[in-house]
Amino acid sequence: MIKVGIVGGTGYTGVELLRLLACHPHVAVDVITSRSEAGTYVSELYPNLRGHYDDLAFSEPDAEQLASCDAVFFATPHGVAHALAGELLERGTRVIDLSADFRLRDSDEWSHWYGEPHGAPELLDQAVYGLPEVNRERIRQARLVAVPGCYPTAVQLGLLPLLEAGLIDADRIIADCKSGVTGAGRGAKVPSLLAEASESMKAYGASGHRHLPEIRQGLADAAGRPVGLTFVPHLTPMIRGIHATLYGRLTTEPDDLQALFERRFANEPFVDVMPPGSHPETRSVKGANLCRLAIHRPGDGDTVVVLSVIDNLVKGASGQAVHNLNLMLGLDELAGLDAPAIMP
Ligand SMILES: NC(=O)C1=CN([C@@H]2O[C@H](COP(=O)(O)OP(=O)(O)OC[C@H]3O[C@@H](n4cnc5c(N)ncnc54)[C@H](OP(=O)(O)O)[C@@H]3O)[C@@H](O)[C@H]2O)C=CC1
Ligand SMILES: CC(=O)N[C@@H](CCC(=O)OP(=O)(O)O)C(=O)O
Repeated sequence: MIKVGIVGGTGYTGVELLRLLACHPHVAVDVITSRSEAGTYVSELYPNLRGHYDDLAFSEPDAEQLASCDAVFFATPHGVAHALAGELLERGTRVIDLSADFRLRDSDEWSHWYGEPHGAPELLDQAVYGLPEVNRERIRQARLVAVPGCYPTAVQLGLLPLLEAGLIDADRIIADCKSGVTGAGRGAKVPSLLAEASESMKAYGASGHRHLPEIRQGLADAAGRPVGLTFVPHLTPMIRGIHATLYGRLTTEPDDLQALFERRFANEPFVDVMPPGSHPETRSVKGANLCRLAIHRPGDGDTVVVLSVIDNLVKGASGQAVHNLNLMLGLDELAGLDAPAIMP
């Protein structure tokens, strides 16, 4: 069995890693950290995992113990992987970071958006952006993977075929996105309270959100030039899910947009291009490592509208992280990830 560690095991992405890895045929979780719950058994905190990890308890993060694992996931706020990844990599442990620490190639841009100096710029050269639909071969060789953010996953998958084919105006792209409250993590925060977040909806970060530079970086790679992007996230009263409505202006008459998307993702196990006219629902991907896409061209005009849905905790975080692990270790890509969504 492959031994893995999880730093930040009490958070929402940490427990989602535990849920997915419980059904992984080749992986055993050996170390799981939490500073606030050190000594607590996993099954005491998360009863859904009773019967799976009965002997596993949270422990304080300890580099020595983590370095004994084949791979370590960081399911922590930004800055934590900066501090620990270098030592683990030096000692031969692969690192899969779910935080934003290694997603931006430019350390100055990272400092600008995260408001502090980049903690490990010397590792950026070896970090691979873990979007398998773009970087599959590089991920197979990687020792350090930066798992994309939730909004960036939904937005990039919906726009890649159009930008790669040069079909839309790359200067005027709009991504109107909605997230469930688990996107904000498990820590207590007033905007996530039931009375604040339910029966209401609001935009936030409209003038600039941390995912903007990450999405721009990926879309620019696809377009082969810088892009102009308006990205507005919204908090919606659901627990899980991202719904991205993406708008592009066609600059040339395309042959068949539906066929373009179907071809682009034909060999991708975790992207589902739905039949023409579909409106994917976030609940249709709940719990599944899947992005469902639908392509529309209202009134046969010059605007293409792509609808993209993911579960922020699965394809937007922990599922994608496990997919990266499978690629890095040469395992079946679907291992641990073939469960369908939960409905209703
Ligand atoms: N929630 C989501 O939908 C998504 C989240 N992400 C990213 O994944 C990461 C984890 O997110 P999420 O699970 O929501 O976060 P949570 O706030 O729910 O959990 C954070 C975890 O990190 C631990 N932690 C916090 N500070 C430190 C520290 N300094 N050193 C070690 N451990 C620490 C916490 O445990 P303790 O304090 O007890 O040690 C806790 O287990 C974040 O970077 C987030 O941005 C990415 C995509 C989607
Ligand atoms: C609803 C909500 O608050 N969502 C979070 C998503 C951020 C996230 O989880 O992503 P990172 O990994 O890039 O930090 C936000 O908008 O900040």
